[in-house]
Amino acid sequence: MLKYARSLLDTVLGRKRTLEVDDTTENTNAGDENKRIKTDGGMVYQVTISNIPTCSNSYLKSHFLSKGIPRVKKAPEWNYAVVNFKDKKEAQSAVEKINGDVFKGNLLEAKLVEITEESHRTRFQNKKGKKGKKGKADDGVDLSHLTPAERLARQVTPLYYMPYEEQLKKKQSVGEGHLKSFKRELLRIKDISEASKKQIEWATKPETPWEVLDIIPSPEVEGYRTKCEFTIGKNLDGEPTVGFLLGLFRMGIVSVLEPSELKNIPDIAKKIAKSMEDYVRASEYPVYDREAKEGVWRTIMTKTQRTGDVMIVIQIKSEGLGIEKVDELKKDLVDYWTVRVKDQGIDVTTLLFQEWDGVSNGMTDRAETQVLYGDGYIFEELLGCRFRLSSSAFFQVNTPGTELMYSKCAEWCNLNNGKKTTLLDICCGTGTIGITMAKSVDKVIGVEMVPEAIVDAKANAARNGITNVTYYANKVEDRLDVFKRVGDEEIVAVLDPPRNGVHASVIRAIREAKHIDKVIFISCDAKQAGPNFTTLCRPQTSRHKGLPFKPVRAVSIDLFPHTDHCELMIEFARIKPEDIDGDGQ
Ligand SMILES: C[S@@+](CC[C@H](N)C(=O)[O-])C[C@H]1O[C@@H](n2cnc3c(N)ncnc32)[C@H](O)[C@@H]1O
Repeated sequence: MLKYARSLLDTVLGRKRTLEVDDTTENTNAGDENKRIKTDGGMVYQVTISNIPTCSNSYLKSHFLSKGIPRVKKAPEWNYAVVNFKDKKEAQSAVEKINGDVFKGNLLEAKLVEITEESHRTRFQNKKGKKGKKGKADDGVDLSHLTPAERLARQVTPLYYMPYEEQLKKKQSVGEGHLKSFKRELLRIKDISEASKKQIEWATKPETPWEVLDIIPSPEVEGYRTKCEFTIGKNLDGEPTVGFLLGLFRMGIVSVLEPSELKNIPDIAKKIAKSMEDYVRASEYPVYDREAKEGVWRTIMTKTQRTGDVMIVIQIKSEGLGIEKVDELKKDLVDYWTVRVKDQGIDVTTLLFQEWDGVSNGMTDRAETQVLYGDGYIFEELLGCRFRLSSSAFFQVNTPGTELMYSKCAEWCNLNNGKKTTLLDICCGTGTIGITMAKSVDKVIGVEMVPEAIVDAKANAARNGITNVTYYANKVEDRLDVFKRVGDEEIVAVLDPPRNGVHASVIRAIREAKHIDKVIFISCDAKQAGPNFTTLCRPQTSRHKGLPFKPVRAVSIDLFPHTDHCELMIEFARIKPEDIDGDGQ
């Protein structure tokens, strides 16, 4: 396992030993490369061609064939191609032909890697065994030929190699796929009476009953992420490094690579990570070792908003240091971040500190966050409103993209219709959705389980002159009374829950609230939230009271360019008794 981890890191870090070679060393004497090659028999000479532009495979193949290079392989998602040779001279000659060749305006580059035949075979067999597809890695992509920076990028931003237009097409079709599979799920529900079946008749029709709008692209495609959590660890050379963990911790990979090449990380956050790295390298304290569970420096989180505000939260393991040393260290951190890094263009608004001796990695809500400098919060502007953000409160990481999402949500809520309306902002975080729409409704009710976020939400409402809001710092499943109507107002529910949605009791309460006819569900993982959609739309039973809803329109909003993630917003409307011939109730 350790050897595998080492080999993966070697590949990531561009060392000479390749993953393929190392795969075969699992049970051999590491370092005895000659012996291994003899044992393995023949060699494969693999040429990797990088800088390949987007084009059809047949066009690509015929280009290389015309140069006398057959068998060029390229998966659609790769921005490189590979070709294997049995003969080293042939491979070298291919490298010469390719280097400097211009293909569709791109200057090609070729590299030769020597692999033992057995390791090559084993690698392909392993992958076949795992996924059933010859030559494909876990996610269908062969990673072994990527440069270190590409490898980390592949892990953190798996779509980085695709032109943005293609990423959008992919996400559009993923969103549509989620809706279709949700429809199939509904039809799989068993033991539905004939009368109840009419309530999901729309799902039995081949055509989709909902309108799918074109995906809303992110206005900023690079450096959009306002919140970053960097791991402090060591790279393979044992140097303290601030960045992202390579590969999987559970596979024994505990080394860290700098985020310098990642497209989604803003320059200011990269600068902060680098400054932290300089600080840690000069520090008398060691970085935290995730395996041994010892050391001091653990994590640094940054929030860098478009207002220019910068929050830094530094997490250490303080066990055994003693109060005096920790106090000294805190003072030095304040001096470093507020005085010594100023000339690097880092202007810290607030600095926070967390002491965490537990085993879980990353910032935690199980330890106090101390304010070392500033007020402990920062500000962001969104649709003309100003929001205060504390360290633990959720705030969307792509501000301009979020503005587009909320504007579309407000449009779908259709609040300026002259009716008396209450807007339910369920899972409201710092109150952004409700506050940006508050002027169009009589009342906003926000429910959020993180108390600090509710403190922010109340302060945010006051700061923006909003007085028609009521906030509850509760789990929404413990506050089902918010779905009850007090007068004759119309109630629109906007749900923006975490990945796996809300507790089913929340959805059942919405169904039971007969006066709620419209639900806008914003999901950052529509697959995981699928059971919520099914509970909302399935036919009535004694447990699922009230007429069901059906999806009427949907749109994907790309808040996370270069990653697999995307928001999907769905409007659900209550089906009407006349839609089911007046029965089924
Ligand atoms: C995706 S965020 C959305 C926050 C907010 N609507 C926004 O856009 O900034 C989901 C929020 O749901 C909150 N949350 C998670 N589970 C909850 C629950 N059971 N009840 C209430 N809030 C919850 C989280 O703390 C988080 O603030």
